[in-house]
Amino acid sequence: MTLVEKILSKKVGYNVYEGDSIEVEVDLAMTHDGTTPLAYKALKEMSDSVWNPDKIVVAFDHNVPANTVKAAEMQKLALEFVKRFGIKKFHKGGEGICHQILAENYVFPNMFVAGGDSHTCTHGAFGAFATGFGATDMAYIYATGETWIKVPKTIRVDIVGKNENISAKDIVLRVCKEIGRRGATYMAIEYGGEVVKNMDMDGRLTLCNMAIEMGGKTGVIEADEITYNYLKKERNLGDEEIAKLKKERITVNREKESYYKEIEIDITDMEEQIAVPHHPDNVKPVSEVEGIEIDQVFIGSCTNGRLSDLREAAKYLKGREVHKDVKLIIIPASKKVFMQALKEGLIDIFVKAGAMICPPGCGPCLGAHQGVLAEGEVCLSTTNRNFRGRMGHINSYIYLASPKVAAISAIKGYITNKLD
Ligand SMILES: CC(C)[C@H](C(=O)O)[C@@H](O)C(=O)O
Ligand code: SF4
Repeated sequence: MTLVEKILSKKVGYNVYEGDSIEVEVDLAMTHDGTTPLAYKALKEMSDSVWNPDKIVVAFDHNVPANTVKAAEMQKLALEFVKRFGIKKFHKGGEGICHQILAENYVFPNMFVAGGDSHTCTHGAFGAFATGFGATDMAYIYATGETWIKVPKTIRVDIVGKNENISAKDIVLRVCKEIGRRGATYMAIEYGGEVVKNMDMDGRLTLCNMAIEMGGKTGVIEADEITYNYLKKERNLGDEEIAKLKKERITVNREKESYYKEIEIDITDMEEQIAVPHHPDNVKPVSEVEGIEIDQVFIGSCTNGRLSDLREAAKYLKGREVHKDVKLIIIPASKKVFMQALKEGLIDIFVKAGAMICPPGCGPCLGAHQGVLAEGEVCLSTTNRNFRGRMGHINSYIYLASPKVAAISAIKGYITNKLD
């Protein structure tokens, strides 16, 4: 059985296999300032209550602080939902991107996580089953605590080799190229191999985050010592709680499982990767696009706004200046990341270098505010989507890359992975 088959079997209490339609109880449900109002409106049609206010997370991240009257009205309505049903896991604007908040506080291995956002797949990094739902489905979940799902097929991706220059973002872009934007439609992408085994949680979250860019239902990685150590450190879990999680641990037997497809990627001789306009699977080694002039660089988002990403960017920006023609926007993915970055002096490095720091949230990722692109402008971004017009004008251009390539390019004024 594949990892998702095992997780879902454990959830329902009997063995389930790809293609089975199952009803499941949701362990954790989430909507943000964009989707809470829609779910709330739909919920009102079906119920006067929510199934369990303690299992619901509402985070304001997409449009914070509100930049239009419409955004403000939506947040007002979402707040009404929060107050009416006594949602305590409420995170107001500035606390962070919903997915980062979930990762820092609420997701555990083996959970079934339902989010009103397509990048909910991120949380498969904990060995959970996590996927995005539309607002009406979220309303049904809020009303009943249940949903149904068809058990997805699995593509197994093993990452092997050794290469200090390569980050999780380069790897996932390379996987996008391999699988293609429709290649994993309604499937799970199960990551493993020696590189993933040694990867920290920040990197694993980046890998799983982009499963949806291949049409995937979710990305997933088995929970291991790295997962448990993260939970110990970030969530202050005690030995007893960790022991309990370990007892429930679900593992994959790589040799025995049968997958829909198996892919192995050796990173040893791989270059940094970059997705060129206008699709995330339109991926090339950086040398093939080197020299393209850029107007803006964005370092942040649920893909690459974590502490390790900011540390990586700071390595290159320290003591240097952002190119005079480039706007560099940096947004920590959460308040926790922001405060740690302040403590470590990273924010100091960024501001000195000439970057603009915006409050934790999605920022310019989806083109709503804080760095909208003009006609013809080129942006190099650490986000997950480079669809035409996503960050502004329909004739603007988005390239996706790692924090390292983003930072170096911001200094040079053109796309490159080389400082000198
Ligand atoms: C606005 C929201 C529903 C959307 C999503 O679901 O992914 C956004 O987060 C995005 O990244 O495009
Ligand atoms: S950071 Fe971007 S991709 Fe992530 S949830 Fe926000 S808008 Fe969506």
